[in-house]
Amino acid sequence: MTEIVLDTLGKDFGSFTALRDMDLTIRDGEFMALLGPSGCGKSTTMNMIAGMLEPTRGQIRFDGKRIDGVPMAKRGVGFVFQNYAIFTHMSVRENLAYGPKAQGMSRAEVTRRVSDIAELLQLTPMLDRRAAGLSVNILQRIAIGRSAAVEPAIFLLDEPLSNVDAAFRAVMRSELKGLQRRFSQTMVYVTHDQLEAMTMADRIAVMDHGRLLQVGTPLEVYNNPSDTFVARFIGSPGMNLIPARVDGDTAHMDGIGALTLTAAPGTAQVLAGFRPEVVHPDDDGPLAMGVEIVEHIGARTIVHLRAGETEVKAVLDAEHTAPREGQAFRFRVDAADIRLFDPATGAAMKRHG
Ligand SMILES: Nc1ncnc2c1ncn2[C@@H]1O[C@H](COP(=O)(O)OP(=O)(O)OP(=O)(O)O)[C@@H](O)[C@H]1O
Repeated sequence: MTEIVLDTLGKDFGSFTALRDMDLTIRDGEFMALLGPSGCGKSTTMNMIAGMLEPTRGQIRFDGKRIDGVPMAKRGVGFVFQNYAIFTHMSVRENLAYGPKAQGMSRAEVTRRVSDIAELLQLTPMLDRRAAGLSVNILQRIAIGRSAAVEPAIFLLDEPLSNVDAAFRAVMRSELKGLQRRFSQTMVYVTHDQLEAMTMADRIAVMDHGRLLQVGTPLEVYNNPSDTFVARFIGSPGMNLIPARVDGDTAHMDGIGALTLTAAPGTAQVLAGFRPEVVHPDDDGPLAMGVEIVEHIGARTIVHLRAGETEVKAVLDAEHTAPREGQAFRFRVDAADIRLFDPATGAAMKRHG
């Protein structure tokens, strides 16, 4: 187990800054997801931790020791990429045994590790199959197993599930979590998929445009996003953000109605944020919008509401009768579920009271 510290870490490519002043501590045995849209600097960060890229500024420390400058092979990290890197001319068993053998482990130890990993990743029935000809899903499972077999102190995974199909992705999410519990490794997982980050990570580092915006548990970033980017990026659909005028403890939203707040931030123009899941249908509710589209997704219904230019999404569960398109929809949002953001900077506004 290893603690990773990124200390004002930065990376430039020529005059382009891909990562600026990133401060992040990844604790011993923690599952940290680096989450953000394409190009935000996740892979750049990961490649510097792995040793494939050297930082332009700042330091990387493993358990207090500076590691930037240390060759990749000496860092004790396992790395799995989006595109599986496995030897297709070898059997599954040979692929899994490759790392432990290369590290000079005894035959008995190699055998133990291979059967352990194969069991964990459900590869036991195909240990003697040649890798060539196996499905993409299985190949990625082998790639993960191959890196895990050496039991690295740090396990880095860069979008390992982006090329596998949706059903398999769901299975792998729980298997990866199981793998980490089993070995208690420090795990850093790069993804642009908020669902992967939310379901697997102990904490999530949300990034955009080379900046770290927020670090927190999945519930923290979901409940208290630091800004409007995180608010929209986390959740499916993301948080509703509605222009509102606050006066006392009331936020007025043009053409929709008024929200009552838990405390009075004075008079201000704000973005009132609330999750689609906290929209409660209520015939006597203070808010009203027109129903534009109703999407039934299994037990959930996503209702797209509109009033003029303003759109709101509501997620209703099975106990509610879904409204019909073209109808008016009355609802309420409880004061505790409302977040306020500064419309100029996008930053979350401090809660008063
Ligand atoms: N070797 C390089 N030379 C120049 N620019 C680079 C290089 N590597 C990355 N970049 C740029 O740095 C930015 C961050 O890239 P990075 O790969 O870290 O993003 P990412 O968040 O991992 O996105 P993706 O999921 O698309 O890889 C991008 O704008 C990318 O074009």
